[in-house]
Amino acid sequence: MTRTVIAQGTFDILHPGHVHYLEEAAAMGDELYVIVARKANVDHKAKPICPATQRRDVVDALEAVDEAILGHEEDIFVPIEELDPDVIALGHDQHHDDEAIRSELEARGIDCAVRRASTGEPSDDDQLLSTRLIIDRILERRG
Ligand SMILES: Cc1cc2nc3c(=O)[nH]c(=O)nc-3n(C[C@H](O)[C@H](O)[C@H](O)COP(=O)(O)O)c2cc1C
Ligand SMILES: Nc1ncnc2c1ncn2[C@@H]1O[C@H](COP(=O)(O)OP(=O)(O)OP(=O)(O)O)[C@@H](O)[C@H]1O
Repeated sequence: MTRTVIAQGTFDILHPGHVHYLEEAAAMGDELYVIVARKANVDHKAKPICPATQRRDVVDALEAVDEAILGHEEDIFVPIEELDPDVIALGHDQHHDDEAIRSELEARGIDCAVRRASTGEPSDDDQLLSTRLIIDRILERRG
């Protein structure tokens, strides 16, 4: 049986931390689907610069990813219900509470494991493994 994994995030300006996360998520099963967050749902940090379709298309082009899809605008559990995954891989710093997600899955009758991916560390001092750090560096050097 094919084991389906879901990863999710904003993916505004891609960097090796994203690749680390998505490769680790892909290794948790056989097929990796990635839900790309809508701007309206990115409310815990600055809104993304790039449009959602662009963010989806670039994530979709990554080798580890079978398919990237746009997230739902209002209810983040709708794509989960449709994809019916075996595993949800949360990113190392995602603000979502693991237990809150587990109980919502249970309430909706979705039988799915919730796992937390590890942190991708820079391979040298110059690497910027965060979209915010890349934007800060651009503003510092070109602003
Ligand atoms: C299980 C799960 C499902 C999600 N589904 C959606 C979705 O359908 N639509 C959406 O806009 N965002 C979705 N998200 C993304 C959250 O909105 C998201 O964590 C946040 O906006 C992006 O922040 P981050 O890149 O810092 O994780 C989902 C997140 C989780 C954990
Ligand atoms: N260095 C990293 N190591 C492992 N996972 C990462 C790393 N950076 C981002 N991710 C994961 O990638 C997913 C999408 O991340 P997101 O688009 O929020 O990027 P970000 O670089 O963390 O953004 P920002 O710096 O603006 O908060 C999240 O699940 C996040 O945990």
